[in-house]
Amino acid sequence: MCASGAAKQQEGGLSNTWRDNLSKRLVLDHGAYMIKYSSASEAKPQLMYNAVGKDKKNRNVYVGNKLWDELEGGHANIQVTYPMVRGLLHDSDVETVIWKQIFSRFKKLEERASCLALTLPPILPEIVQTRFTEVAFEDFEFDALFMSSTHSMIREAAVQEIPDLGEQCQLVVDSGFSFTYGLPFFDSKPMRYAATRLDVGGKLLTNLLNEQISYKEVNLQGETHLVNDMKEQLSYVAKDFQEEMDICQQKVNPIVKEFVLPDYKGVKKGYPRDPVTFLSLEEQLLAQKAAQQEQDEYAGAGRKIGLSTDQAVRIGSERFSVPEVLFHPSDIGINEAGLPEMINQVISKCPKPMERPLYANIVIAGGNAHIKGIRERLELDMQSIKPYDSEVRIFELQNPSQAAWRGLKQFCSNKANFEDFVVTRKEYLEEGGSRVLKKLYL
Ligand SMILES: Nc1ncnc2c1ncn2[C@@H]1O[C@H](COP(=O)(O)OP(=O)(O)OP(=O)(O)O)[C@@H](O)[C@H]1O
Repeated sequence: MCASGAAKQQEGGLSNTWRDNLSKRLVLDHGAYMIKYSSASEAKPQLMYNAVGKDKKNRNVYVGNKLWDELEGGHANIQVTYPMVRGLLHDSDVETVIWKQIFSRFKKLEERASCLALTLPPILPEIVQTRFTEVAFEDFEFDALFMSSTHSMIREAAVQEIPDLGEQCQLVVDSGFSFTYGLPFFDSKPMRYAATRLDVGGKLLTNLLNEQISYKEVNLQGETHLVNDMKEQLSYVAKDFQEEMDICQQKVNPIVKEFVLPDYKGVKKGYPRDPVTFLSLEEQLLAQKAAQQEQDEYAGAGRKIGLSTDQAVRIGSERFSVPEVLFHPSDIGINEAGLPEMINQVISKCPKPMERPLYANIVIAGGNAHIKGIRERLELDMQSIKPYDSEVRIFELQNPSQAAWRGLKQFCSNKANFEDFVVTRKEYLEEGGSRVLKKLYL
């Protein structure tokens, strides 16, 4: 049955299997940081933090969004681990617990009548893909499975959402939590031999910011969640790195911001603000010391000299020097090409006639595509390395961290021959995990 037929039947409530009921197709973009999921009939995804945490003192364990809530509430001293590491399923037992939480939301899902549609990183060892197949069919007993790469699904979303995008060739860059991957497409088929990876992702950027802040300002080691929040609210990619550095040398530095730390009572979430005062750090410390000696007058004294009594961290050049690592990974000892050169490498691995269309149809998505200024800087840097007769066009998507989920949902609900890309439970039982991988849409 075609997708529109499925939708009609769903409205009429006539059927109860994934073949003709969209709410029985579970759409799941399996991010290493955040799993985005819903049924194919829903308009927005739910988010599930793909991590578990153990309290270092009482050894309580928190899973997924429960862990997220604990961290948001200021619960420190939690050792956070991620079951997906560098694109590999590092701990499938933990991942299964997280999946159970997701599937329990779909009380009426009845896995035996449902189809699981999943995205995975583009280049995965067969053994990892097979493990996902086992989890889907054996641990959860789904009736059918559709697996695709995040890039293919980002491409699906891009084709729908960007009217100017070329139809035949596209280059999709997904910059997420673990790494940044470039993959070209020709006639909607991924050219996997040209896939190129840069080992810089959001996790590395957060850790780097944490190191720098903890060295210069306040020790926030063990407060990664907070630093991640600071990064997401304050970081940006400089148009001209040296120019930005020069501004930071000025006496009054407009780049400096303060990030007010939550106290989890009045201030529930950290937020940025302009510095309360431009006193030097020494002057501020002296003033604070004096004020602390007179405890009861502390607040008044603080206000008198323009100091806030909130606890805040100053962040200056780190705002742009940390994301700069995406462009110059060698700055921190990663011996890899930066984002513009990586894109160049991808294109150079493709046949010559694809060169011009690929330069003109680059799509950037994933969580790091949220960083302000990234598209503009990429476009600028690519001018100096592109062939003289090529035009560079870089497209951003709305809400780029959910682009793969949107593409997957579209594919599952609108693709006329969706069933052709699906591996059924029957096929799996007859042919085994590794053989059915041939049918997967990567
Ligand atoms: N506004 C923002 N500024 C900077 N970084 C951001 C912003 N929004 C999200 N990120 C970062 O993006 C990363 C998550 O991206 P994404 O959701 O694409 O990852 P994922 O799909 O879960 O993981 P992966 O792609 O590695 O499988 C996190 O490190 C997060 O901090």
